[in-house]
Amino acid sequence: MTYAVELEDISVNYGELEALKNINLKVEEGAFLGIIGPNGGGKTTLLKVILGLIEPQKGTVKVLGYPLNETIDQIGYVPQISNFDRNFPISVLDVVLMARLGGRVRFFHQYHKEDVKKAEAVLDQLNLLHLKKRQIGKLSGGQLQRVLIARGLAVEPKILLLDEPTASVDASSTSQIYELLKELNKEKTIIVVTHDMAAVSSYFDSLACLNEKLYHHGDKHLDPETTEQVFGCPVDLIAHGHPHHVFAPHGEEAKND
Ligand SMILES: Nc1ncnc2c1ncn2[C@@H]1O[C@H](COP(=O)(O)OP(=O)(O)OP(=O)(O)O)[C@@H](O)[C@H]1O
Repeated sequence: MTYAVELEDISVNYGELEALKNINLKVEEGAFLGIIGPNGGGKTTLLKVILGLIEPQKGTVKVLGYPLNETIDQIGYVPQISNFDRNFPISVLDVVLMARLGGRVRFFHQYHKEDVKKAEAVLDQLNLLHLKKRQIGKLSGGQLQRVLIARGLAVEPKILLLDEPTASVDASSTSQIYELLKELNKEKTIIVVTHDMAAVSSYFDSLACLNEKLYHHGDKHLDPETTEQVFGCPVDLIAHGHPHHVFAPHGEEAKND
């Protein structure tokens, strides 16, 4: 069988810190996989390994059965939005078009008509074409997230990786985004880092639990023992979101709802 992504014995260190340890993971083509784990558990690092942005100290990565350097263009990436300058003067269309440069960012680059056509087609597919001239800082959180998904799709990938795509959007945008991913999953393998356990149980077909090591890969319904191993806290806590963001460390009173 050819796997969309095949990680064999991957370890990643940042100096003294061991971020990933002996990870073996085979993701079937067509999967809709959620990756969960506590903050700092190595989820983003894992995505970056799959993308070739981080070279692991140990192990091999195959994408669609080939070494990563031969198939990297088959992967679309939707990064986590954390801080960005909302005044940066760039339009929605330009954000999507930049993906077509394949990492060769050049200022004052003239895009081919083909690139513009493709970027507009993807925006249209996601009902965003009417926003193409809008400066990205003037989008709502949900619109911005969908523009980033359009950007990931502009390279026409077979595999789409998303890092917490619903972290900064409201409930209605969250379901809109997951409905969109479900639709895209008819043709693509989708791998999502998320803290959203409700979405995992409604939309995903499999789950991976990561906390430096891979504790689980398979059924999306986790048993309490595995949850406790991965998060160090019971399952009902993580069902509400980030365990150690939302809840106080164990033994203390919860500070937030
Ligand atoms: N470039 C880096 N240099 C040094 N340490 C790093 C670097 N990137 C990540 N780390 C550390 O590696 C560990 C794993 O980080 P990573 O971002 O992969 O976790 P994560 O599971 O995605 O976390 P979160 O849920 O908070 O986004 C963390 O302890 C983090 O501080």
